[in-house]
Amino acid sequence: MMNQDYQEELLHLESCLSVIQENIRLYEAREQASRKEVTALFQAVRKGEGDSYGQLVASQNILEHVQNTLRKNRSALHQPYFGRIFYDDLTYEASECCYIGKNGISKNQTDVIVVDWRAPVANVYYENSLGNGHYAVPGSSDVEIDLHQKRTYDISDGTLHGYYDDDIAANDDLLVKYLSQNKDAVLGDIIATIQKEQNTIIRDLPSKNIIVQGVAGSGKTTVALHRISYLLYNYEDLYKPSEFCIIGSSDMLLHYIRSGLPELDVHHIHEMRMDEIFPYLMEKAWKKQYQIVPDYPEAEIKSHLPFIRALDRFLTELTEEALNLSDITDPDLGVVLSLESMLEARSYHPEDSLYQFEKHLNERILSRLKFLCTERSSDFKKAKRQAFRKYFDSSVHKWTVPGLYLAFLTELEEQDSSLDFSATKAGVSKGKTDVYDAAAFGLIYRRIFQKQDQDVFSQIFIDEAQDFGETVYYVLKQMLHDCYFTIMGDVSQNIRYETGMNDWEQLKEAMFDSPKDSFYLLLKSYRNTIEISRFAGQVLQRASQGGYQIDPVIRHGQPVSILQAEPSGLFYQLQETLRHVREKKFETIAVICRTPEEAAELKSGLGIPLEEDDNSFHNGVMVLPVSLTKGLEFDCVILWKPDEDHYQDHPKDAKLLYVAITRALHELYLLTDRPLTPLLLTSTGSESVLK
Ligand SMILES: Nc1ncnc2c1ncn2[C@@H]1O[C@H](COP(=O)(O)OP(=O)(O)OP(=O)(O)O)[C@@H](O)[C@H]1O
Repeated sequence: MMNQDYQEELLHLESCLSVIQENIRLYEAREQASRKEVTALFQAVRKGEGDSYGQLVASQNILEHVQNTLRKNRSALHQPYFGRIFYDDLTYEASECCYIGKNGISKNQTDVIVVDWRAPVANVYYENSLGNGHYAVPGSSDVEIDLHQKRTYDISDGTLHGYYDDDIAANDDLLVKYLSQNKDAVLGDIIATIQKEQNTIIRDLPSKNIIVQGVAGSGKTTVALHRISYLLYNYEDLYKPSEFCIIGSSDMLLHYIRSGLPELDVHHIHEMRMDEIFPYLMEKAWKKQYQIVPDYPEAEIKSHLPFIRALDRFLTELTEEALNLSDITDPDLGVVLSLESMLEARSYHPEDSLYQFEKHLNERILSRLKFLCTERSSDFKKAKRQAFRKYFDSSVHKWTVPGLYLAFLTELEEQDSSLDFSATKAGVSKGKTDVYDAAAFGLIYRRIFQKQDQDVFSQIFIDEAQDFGETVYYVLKQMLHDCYFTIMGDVSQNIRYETGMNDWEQLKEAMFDSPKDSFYLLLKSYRNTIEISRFAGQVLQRASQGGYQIDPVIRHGQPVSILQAEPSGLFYQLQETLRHVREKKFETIAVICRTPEEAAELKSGLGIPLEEDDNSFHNGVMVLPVSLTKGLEFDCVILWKPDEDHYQDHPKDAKLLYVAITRALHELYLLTDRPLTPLLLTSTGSESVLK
């Protein structure tokens, strides 16, 4: 027999669904009307009528808002809420019961029936235990509460399948249920099952820098996107979406990330590859003939902190020499500007570029002249103004960004005979820079030539941060001085071993400038089955000498399958394995090769067009080199030739192999015609399922 509580829940769901249906009807009608209006205004603009352009923009905004509300209500029809909290509000002395969902839903546009997961009170669901506690409200004081009950619902397709009361452990069943599903080629959301340690990062203050070290599959990308959604919702007055930028290492990763944004109600934010951001920030100073190329061999040195710090010192000395500050005097007027006052000005504007500071000093000189010449004739004033107008003018040196960079590299070589930057110098002379040269260009521009402070971005989110050395972060921090950074990565997955980061210490040094800044660890992995996680764990020990151990969510799957074949039969084995896994109706399947050349060869063998899979993530079978799979995940992974030739017994290759293995959500197959790489020899728990 159904108990009363369950019946009440059924009735509540029913009434909630009917409100949503009513909303949908209402907003569909509004959308239609709004569309008509936009079309009419569009015609008016074309005819050049009156103020129609302003009206068109306003109507388009209304239409967008209506469409958004409609989308939220439609999606709520499937699962209007996932949680409920029942508590006494001790601050306002009221008893409250809140249903929490992915989208806030209101009745008659005013009564909130489902609270948006990003609302301050929803934090109680993720964070608080039963009993006394509080929740924070941005810009206001904490609200004290006494939490009586926390309930988690299993609802899909508008049907209640069950609910669990009380603490976080209770929703583990639900978590495993979510994790067991096949993944679409879209980055999913985890709103219903966000874990406490993830929630802390998502809801942390915007006015700080954050670095997150998270093992593979710990939700770094997902958490970053939820943090964006949370900040835009709660700090709407502070930030516009266009002030946010996501930086990723490849177009493929950005495409994957982009796919998850609309569902999280995030629109109009920027996204860029790491090599694109420096040209973007340099604006016109990045000349058309400059071109980013793959890393030169010297990137190993250029990527790390000592190099970029040396460049910064070089630029400081250059600035000091150019300014050559001392009392500025005039035979008729005496001291025009004292050294002391110039040093004082510098202390007020420490971030100014040489250009900005020179401009500032020249303005000071002119205003001092005005004062000193009060009693003098206009010809005298004019002559003095003319004489001092460009007192500080480093443009006479005709410096250029590449020119200064080349001079710096030469100076380094002269100071240390073991350094040889010939490949970089040859390339840079022709305008061809690798990403670290581009960062160095950015710093030179920032310190010497920049005319105005950069304020395009307020928040930057970086995914797969470990793939780049500290140089790029150091420069980003200098170029975007007032911006805050959320940096996500896993040093065990650094696939650019020599240039990327193998620990976080240097980055903390480069990025953290306040005690408020935080370093977080995410050790739980949500992606892989226990079998795949354990298999990856063996490789991880070689990759990072046991650095950050994975703590997998308990979810069992099939053992990892190792399929051995004769060289002549390996391709046939691949086709058979693909046939086998396709029958299992997985949404996403990846064949992961060691190199792009091997991936191209396999694609042509399998009849997949070469250009497919280059930049976009999609359902079905994808054949990819391991470097392109960074940050992605697939229901099933087939690892092509994990033998010693392809993955040698070295931490560098161990990291690549670790990345490849941890891409698999449910099933992992290893296809080889030779003995496996020694990196896998200690692995256990695997077996052959296909013969
Ligand atoms: N709290 C959670 N509830 C449900 N699923 C989760 C949760 N956290 C993460 N996941 C799932 O785990 C998988 C891995 O997440 P994500 O890709 O964000 O991890 P990552 O740390 O960026 O991984 P990697 O470093 O390997 O790229 C995704 O399928 C994500 O939906």
